[in-house]
Amino acid sequence: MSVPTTTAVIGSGTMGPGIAALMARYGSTVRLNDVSAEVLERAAGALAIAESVLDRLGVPTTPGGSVSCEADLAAALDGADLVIEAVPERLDLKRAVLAEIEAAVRDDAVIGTNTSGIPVSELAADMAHPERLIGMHWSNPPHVIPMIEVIPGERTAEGVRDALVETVRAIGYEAVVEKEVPGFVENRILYAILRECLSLVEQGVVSRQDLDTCVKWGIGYKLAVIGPMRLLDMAGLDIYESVAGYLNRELSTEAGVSPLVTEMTGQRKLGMKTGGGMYAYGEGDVAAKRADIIAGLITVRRALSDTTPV
Ligand SMILES: NC(=O)c1ccc[n+]([C@@H]2O[C@H](COP(=O)([O-])OP(=O)(O)OC[C@H]3O[C@@H](n4cnc5c(N)ncnc54)[C@H](O)[C@@H]3O)[C@@H](O)[C@H]2O)c1
Ligand SMILES: Cc1ncc(CO)c(C(=O)O)c1O
Repeated sequence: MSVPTTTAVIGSGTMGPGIAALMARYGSTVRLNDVSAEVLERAAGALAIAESVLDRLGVPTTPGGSVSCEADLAAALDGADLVIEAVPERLDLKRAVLAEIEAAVRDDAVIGTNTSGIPVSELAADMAHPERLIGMHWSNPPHVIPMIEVIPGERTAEGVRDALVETVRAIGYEAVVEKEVPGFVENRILYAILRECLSLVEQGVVSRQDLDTCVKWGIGYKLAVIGPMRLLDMAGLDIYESVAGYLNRELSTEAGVSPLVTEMTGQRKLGMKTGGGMYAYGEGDVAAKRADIIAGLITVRRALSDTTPV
């Protein structure tokens, strides 16, 4: 399977519309499904924004692609070669949705789950055909970040893995194939960073704003150009050995969720989607900040496409 003829995207929240817009751009007939009629009504706006971002990125349009919103799951799945499950990160919900998907989908369809890190074998535990399920972890915003983690579970067929890698490359993205571990690779690393960041802010070592400045320039800027393994070579492994020798024991080993985060979620302060989180957002600030972030990502992606690989 290179670009699927028909793609079903199940879940149209933060991730679904960007995924749908990108697949359509490469010529797939995409059906975007959600249980919420209100969410599906808003999808047109999110799709339009994603399409304009793809224009600005210079992603060419393959004729024949389209996205339609489909409230009926069976209709959304009808004839799909690729199904991308993007419903909330809850094991019970994902298992239930996967059961519905596999009961309705074509025998030879590939079912990709966009779970952020629930092991694929756990999601597939009750499936009649676990060989069709595979982790397909997009990074947010999915139409902008050109890398997808591909994670076969214990029972995923090799042919399914190979077909998905082919699809990822056919949409111009890098495929990173991994063995399954909770959080996969991207989120294990991201959450190690976030745990330390939250701990430093909670201890009052640094303000939220200064922490963001330090990580953006001191870490993010370099890591946008080279990966951590190359960074070690650039720094010197002897330096890493000396620093890690006294520093690693000082780092946060918090096994639970940061109290700063649980306090905010308890107050329904969930970030940009509720208008407040680590920062406060006034009227119009969220849209402006989202636009700034997208503009920055577009600029950096263009610049990085001229650099050598990691
Ligand atoms: N938000 C991110 O940065 C991000 C990045 C990568 C992966 N993910 C993963 O992608 C998945 C979706 O995340 P999101 O941020 O888009 O979530 P979200 O909460 O923004 O959207 C999920 C959507 O799924 C819908 N939904 C719920 N039950 C459904 C069902 N039975 N059938 C169809 N639709 C249903 C909801 O109405 C909602 O619109 C999660 O597994 C998440 O961990 C998220
Ligand atoms: C905080 C956070 N958690 C999960 C993911 C992806 O699964 C992301 C992301 O893609 O940006 C994230 O920021």
